Amino acid sequence: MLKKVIIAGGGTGGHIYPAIAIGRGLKNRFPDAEILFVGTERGLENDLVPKAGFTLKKIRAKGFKRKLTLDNLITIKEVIMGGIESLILLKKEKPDLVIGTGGYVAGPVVFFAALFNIPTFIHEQNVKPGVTNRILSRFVDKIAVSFSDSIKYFPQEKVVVTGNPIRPEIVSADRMKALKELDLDPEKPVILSFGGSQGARRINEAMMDLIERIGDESSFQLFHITGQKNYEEFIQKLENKGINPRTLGNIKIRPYVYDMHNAIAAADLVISRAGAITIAELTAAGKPAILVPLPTAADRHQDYNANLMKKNGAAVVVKDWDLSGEKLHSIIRDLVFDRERLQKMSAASKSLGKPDALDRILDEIILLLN
Ligand SMILES: CC(=O)N[C@H]1[C@@H](OP(=O)(O)OP(=O)(O)OC[C@H]2O[C@@H](n3ccc(=O)[nH]c3=O)[C@H](O)[C@@H]2O)O[C@H](CO)[C@@H](O)[C@@H]1O
Repeated sequence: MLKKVIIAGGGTGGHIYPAIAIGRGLKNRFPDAEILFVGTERGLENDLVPKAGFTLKKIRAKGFKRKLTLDNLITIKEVIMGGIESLILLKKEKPDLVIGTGGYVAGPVVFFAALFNIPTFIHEQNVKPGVTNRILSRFVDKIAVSFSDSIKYFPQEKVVVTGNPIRPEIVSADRMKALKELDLDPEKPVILSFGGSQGARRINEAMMDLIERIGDESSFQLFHITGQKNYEEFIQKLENKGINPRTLGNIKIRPYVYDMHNAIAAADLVISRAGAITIAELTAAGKPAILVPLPTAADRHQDYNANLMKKNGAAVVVKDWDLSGEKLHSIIRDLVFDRERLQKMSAASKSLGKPDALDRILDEIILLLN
């Protein structure tokens, strides 16, 4: 019955991973359906969508600066071009469902689909909705949100609370298998650190400082992801400090990890930003965390995510300005060998998880189509 679906969303992993999860879920339920993704030339979708086995169509899209700048004139042109490209795409592909997961690129595709009376569905990952979804909410048929606190931002009659969809492997991954695949020692605690889908300069600096402090002698293992763009610089800086990253036994450094389910499954403790999908994954897997919310995230929504974890006993929160290798070292020392406390934090984390979010979203989509 479902022949063709367009899923538009992009920019950062926070919009793309949910799109891929929904795409895979739809493919499982409707094996004959064709699923097309729409993104831009620049976003992380160019890497992630083809890797997930889906076709990516590209259109132009750009966001307006909040201030009056010359750049906004270029944006007007891009928005018009993106609109035309969306129209052409919808006319050509004739989808019977269009889904938006946020990011500027979702704007024109979902808007014109709604105008053409194609069933439309959007998903919001954060408590405070992004600008694209806020505008689209007036035109679409159904809105899935991840937190009940988001309902108030949208037309009530269209909203359902589903949670953030995550890759099913995040829940099903096996710890021992993961340790083996990542070449980690099962006898020593593992600390996974990363800064969201693009890496975080502040977390990298603190990890560099931590590595300098503890050297390779540590009684725990570090698995640090720098972000693709920061990797070379990170390695270079380590070398400048006389540390050879290739000979480190307890410390592994990676630019990006595609099998994040293994990295999360292997971890006893996670250090990260507090992006919505990261939180959804950590809670689905029941992982304790040290969270450093990104202070510049729109409406400070990462503070909200991090505080929710802290309030429930699942995480320790460190302010971005207060982050240092020394600070991390002292929290890690307190936590990582305190099995009882870690277990309590894990249970708290797990209790916040919504591992069935994807199924709920798929059920809502089917209801909409019927
Ligand atoms: C800077 C910025 O705009 N951040 C926003 C962005 O975060 P960002 O794009 O970082 O997204 P999230 O933290 O929500 O999710 C990161 C995703 O990347 C994955 N991952 C990360 C590193 C890696 O090596 N491999 C890998 O697969 C994680 O497993 C996770 O699935 O979107 C989120 C959801 O809209 C928002 O809450 C964040 O505030």
